[in-house]
Amino acid sequence: MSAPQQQILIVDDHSANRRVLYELFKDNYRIILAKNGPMALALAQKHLPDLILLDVVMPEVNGYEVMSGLKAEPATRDIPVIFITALEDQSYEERGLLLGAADYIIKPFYPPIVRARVNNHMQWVRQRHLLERFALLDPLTELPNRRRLEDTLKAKHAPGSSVSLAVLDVDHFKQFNDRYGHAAGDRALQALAGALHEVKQNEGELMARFGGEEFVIWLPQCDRAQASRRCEELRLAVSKLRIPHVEGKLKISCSIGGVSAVIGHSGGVPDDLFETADGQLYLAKSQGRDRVHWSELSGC
Ligand SMILES: Nc1nc2c(ncn2[C@@H]2O[C@H](COP(=O)(O)OP(=O)(O)OP(=O)(O)O)[C@@H](O)[C@H]2O)c(=O)[nH]1
Repeated sequence: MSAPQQQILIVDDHSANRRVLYELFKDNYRIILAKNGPMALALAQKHLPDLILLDVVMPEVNGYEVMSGLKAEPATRDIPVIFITALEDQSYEERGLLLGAADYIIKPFYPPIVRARVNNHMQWVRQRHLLERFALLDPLTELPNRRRLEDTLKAKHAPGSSVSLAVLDVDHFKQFNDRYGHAAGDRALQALAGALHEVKQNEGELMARFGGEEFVIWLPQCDRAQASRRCEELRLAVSKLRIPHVEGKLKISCSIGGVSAVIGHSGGVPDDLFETADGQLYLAKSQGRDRVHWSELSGC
């Protein structure tokens, strides 16, 4: 699968300047054009470009103000910005760099140098995105990892909306490992992750490997009935893999403990969500495994 095309947002109040930069980069990048500061901020939020080429002198909202606006928003804070301006005094350049600009190019510029500088920045951006992706992925199963889950749970939700969280744990996995070896255990975990992944996900849902043979499913906008039904589907998907287990236990199965809650005024996820789901997992295990057990938190 090829990587998605990188995007550059070009911001300049003069159409002739926008056109020159557009012509310079249109063959290698997807280009978004903005003719003033407010438009630049809106388009940056909407498209999250990989790089912004930003003019400084613009009516109403100037480039430095756009830069401050970008830095104030978590989603756009880390997008590299290159100022391209006719302001050649070093104090302007210093100001731009102190604001956090990745580079400062003075007009009139020599196009091949601008192209080379932009290409270098885009290369760094590509590498950074790659590292970020791997930092949030579990290497064995290629599912999102615990850190990614924790980042997701920090997000705010609409007060009054239903959310659910479930902990899924493979049954008697120690025996499986002891019988077939750790490498076979790894392959079983990969197959299980693949099966979970294939069950159609709803928007915003996240399935993460929490650690060891434990997975966590985050189900925003999902009440108890919807979430427990969904987890029943996941349990069945694991069962249908029909991975032989040790004698007496026909195939690999999993137990799931879940909890649903209604988001309170703060918009935050209740602190005891995990603990409650874990308690339900314990019940699912103690009542025979290969089942889903659910609870509801009230008054959060
Ligand atoms: N192959 C493999 N095994 C793992 C991995 N992570 C954890 N395990 C094993 O998973 C097993 C978990 O064992 P326990 O916590 O005793 O649980 P269990 O045997 O599944 O029993 P119940 O949870 O009570 O059904 C241990 O043997 C771990 O070594 C992994 O990445 N690969």
